[in-house]
Amino acid sequence: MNNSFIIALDFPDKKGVTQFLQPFENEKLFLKVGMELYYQEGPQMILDLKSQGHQIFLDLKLHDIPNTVKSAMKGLARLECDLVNVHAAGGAEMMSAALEGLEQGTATGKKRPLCIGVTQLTSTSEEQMQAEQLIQVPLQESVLHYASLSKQAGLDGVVCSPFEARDIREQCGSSFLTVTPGIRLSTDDIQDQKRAATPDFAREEGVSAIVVGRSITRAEDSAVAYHHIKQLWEGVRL
Ligand SMILES: O=C(O)c1cc(=O)[nH]c(=O)n1[C@@H]1O[C@H](COP(=O)(O)O)[C@@H](O)[C@H]1O
Repeated sequence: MNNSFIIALDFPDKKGVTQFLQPFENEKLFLKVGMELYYQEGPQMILDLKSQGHQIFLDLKLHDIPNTVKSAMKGLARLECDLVNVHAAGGAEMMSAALEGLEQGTATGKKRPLCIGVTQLTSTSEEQMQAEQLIQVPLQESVLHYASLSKQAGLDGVVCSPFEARDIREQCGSSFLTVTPGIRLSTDDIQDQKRAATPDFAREEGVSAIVVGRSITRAEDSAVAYHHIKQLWEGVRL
């Protein structure tokens, strides 16, 4: 899972995904299916992508009472994704329940999907967090707190921005995953993201994986954009 490059397939339907994947015909990718696509196409979309040999991050950000999250995860485990997530704000009990559900739903001899906790969304700024969530500590501290809570609950890592990844690794250990969305080229518009960073900065901060959506999916030539960002992520001299 370390050094992964995850593409966010934020498309409204399977047709958009098929068109997007055409130039990548011979490549095995790590693809993220989120709410937009999953709510339209359902589990079959995951099975189709898996049958093409891709790795899957199913990003549904579960956040509900422990019993509901446990049952939902039990069902999702049957899809045999590589990675799933929950909101750490749901609490340690909910996160442990998510893991229990995943373990119960994983078929004998198969690997349980890795499970990570969303700390503070990368679209959240410190000002917004303090004003709207009434969390009065600095954002970095809130993210570190959620990372510790996720680790205590047994999760495999967190979703955070590259700005927090180094401190999280120091606090939670180098095997604890830091998966970082909000990745933009320095020339890109950051849109709704607040804690956006470049792929090179993410690499320097030692994050486990980057998640890139619009900088690839909305690029004039998605394959060119993907390979350019991948080179920056891998530290290839351009
Ligand atoms: O869990 C996520 O994947 C996620 C967490 C987070 O804090 N921020 C965040 O942007 N994401 C997801 O990462 C992707 C980022 O997409 P772009 O901003 O288009 O690169 C989207 O699919 C988001 O749903």
